[in-house]
Amino acid sequence: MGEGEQDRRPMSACVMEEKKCFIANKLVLSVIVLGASGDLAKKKTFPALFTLFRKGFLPKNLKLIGYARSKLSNSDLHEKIKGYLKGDDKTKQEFLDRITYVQGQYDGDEGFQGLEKALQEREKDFQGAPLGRLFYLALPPSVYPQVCAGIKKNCTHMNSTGKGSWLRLVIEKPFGMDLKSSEDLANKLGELFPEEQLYRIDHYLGKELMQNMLVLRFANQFLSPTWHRNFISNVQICFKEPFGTEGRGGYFDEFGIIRDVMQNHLTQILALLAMEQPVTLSADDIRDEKVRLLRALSPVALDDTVLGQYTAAGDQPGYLDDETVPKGSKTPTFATCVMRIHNERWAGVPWIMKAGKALNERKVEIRVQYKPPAASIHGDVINEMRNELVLRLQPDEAIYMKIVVKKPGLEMESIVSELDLSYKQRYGDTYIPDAYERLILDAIRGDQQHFVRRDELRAAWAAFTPLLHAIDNGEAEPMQYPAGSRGPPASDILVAKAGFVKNANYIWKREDVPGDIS
Ligand SMILES: NC(=O)C1=CN([C@@H]2O[C@H](COP(=O)(O)OP(=O)(O)OC[C@H]3O[C@@H](n4cnc5c(N)ncnc54)[C@H](OP(=O)(O)O)[C@@H]3O)[C@@H](O)[C@H]2O)C=CC1
Ligand SMILES: O=C1O[C@H](COP(=O)(O)O)[C@@H](O)[C@H](O)[C@H]1O
Repeated sequence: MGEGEQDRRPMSACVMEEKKCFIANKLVLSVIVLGASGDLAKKKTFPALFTLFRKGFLPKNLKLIGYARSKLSNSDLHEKIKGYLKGDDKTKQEFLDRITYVQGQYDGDEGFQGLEKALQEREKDFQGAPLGRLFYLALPPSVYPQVCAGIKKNCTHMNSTGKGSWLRLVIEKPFGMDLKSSEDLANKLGELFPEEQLYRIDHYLGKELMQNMLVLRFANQFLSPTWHRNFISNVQICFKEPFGTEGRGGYFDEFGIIRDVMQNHLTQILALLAMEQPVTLSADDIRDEKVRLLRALSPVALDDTVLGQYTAAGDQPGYLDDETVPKGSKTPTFATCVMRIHNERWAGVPWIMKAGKALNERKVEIRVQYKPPAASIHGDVINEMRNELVLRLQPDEAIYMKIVVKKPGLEMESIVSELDLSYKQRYGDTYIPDAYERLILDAIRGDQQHFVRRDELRAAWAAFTPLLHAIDNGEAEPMQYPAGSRGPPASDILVAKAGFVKNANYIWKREDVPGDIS
């Protein structure tokens, strides 16, 4: 089935038209959530769909089908989901009324035939209308091949394929454990569906500041010329969570922090930050540039890596105290990796990734640290007063640039201050969509810009696989760090060795500046 014409207008255009892009069109949309009884479906997929429904972004003609192995009635499924929906009771009920449940296995044909029957029943009154079938796989990737085969064989017979009809599949990470397993999975899925029908979610691409990246980078003339090794000393991409595995240790232990967030989320951030300007904003032009950049990444070296695992501290249990974690596990819950990009723009600039669980705070930020002036007339102290562009993805989105200014007052003293764009302060109550809302809407619109293409995935795995294999083979052991700390001190040493200079004197919003000189 070919891809039809899609509404590709940006969300802002929809907002201007009172968000009615999809209400106005004739799309008959069915969203099939496979794994409907699971955690992801109830916590993320259905709530995101509900918000889109409540805000008027989904077509009037919408039906949702939950599919899973558990024996559930429609109302059992509604009860599972209900508590996670945010909105008034009437709208919640209207949404739930559109959800039916189909029980079936993930292998064999029978379940998928039942699903197809439900879809045919739903679509039969809309002969000639554009039909959309969005299959959302909220499932472990181990069953993707069999589920995709079941869908391909049994659920692609859309009878009334009006102009603009489509069928798409949204799939969730992890996409493999290393380069080979990821390629195996991609081959299996690629035999069933072409790339245009596969939407690989990396939910970080749906976050507001990630969506802002191409605008920030390529629409600001002051930034573009300095975005280069001549001016930038180092870049840090940092992910911190204040909680540990909390019973999810069984899952986490198989993967570790590098596979969990670095190879995917942080690498996507790196690609958008470091890539060249795409020829256009089309999904493939953007992804072509990301791939070019990712292919220029040198494989991460063990020497450029610090690993950690958290231990009990205060009332926080250690990683090994989680009963779902295998005894004596060496899986890293923290990692700092210095990455190198082998291209003309970035040669010699360390790209530092740092990620950890059970740390001192919740924070995801990018810190672009500039070089000091080449010939300072303000003394050596300027070396420590680096310009830094900080993009804070969460919590509380912010973009700020640290600049050196004269301290207000009679003395001639240099201090670091900031040009500050705090989203809350600047944009007030403007609604910032959840990443899943944005990405599901994109999938319905047929916009693959913020989904991971197969060759991106391959290049990202190629950069991490040698390191991951070395860790799996026991060539590096994690250092212990107390839960609630900033991670192993060796990480700061590695980061400093890579060239990051921490400005010890920067104080955010110091009360005594400007001072009272009366
Ligand atoms: N718009 C806004 O909301 C703004 C807020 N601020 C706030 O001001 C505060 C200071 O700002 P900022 O300079 O950006 O951030 P920090 O001073 O918190 O951190 C600067 C960098 O230094 C690292 N670091 C922190 N402690 C050490 C240490 N002991 N040794 C080595 N490295 C260290 C941090 O890494 P790590 O994260 O791993 O600790 C981070 O990469 C922050 O809380 C920030 O949120 C500032 C400007 C604008
Ligand atoms: O993919 C994952 O991301 C979450 C963090 O996502 P966020 O949107 O809350 O920042 C992380 O907790 C989880 O371990 C990982 O699998």
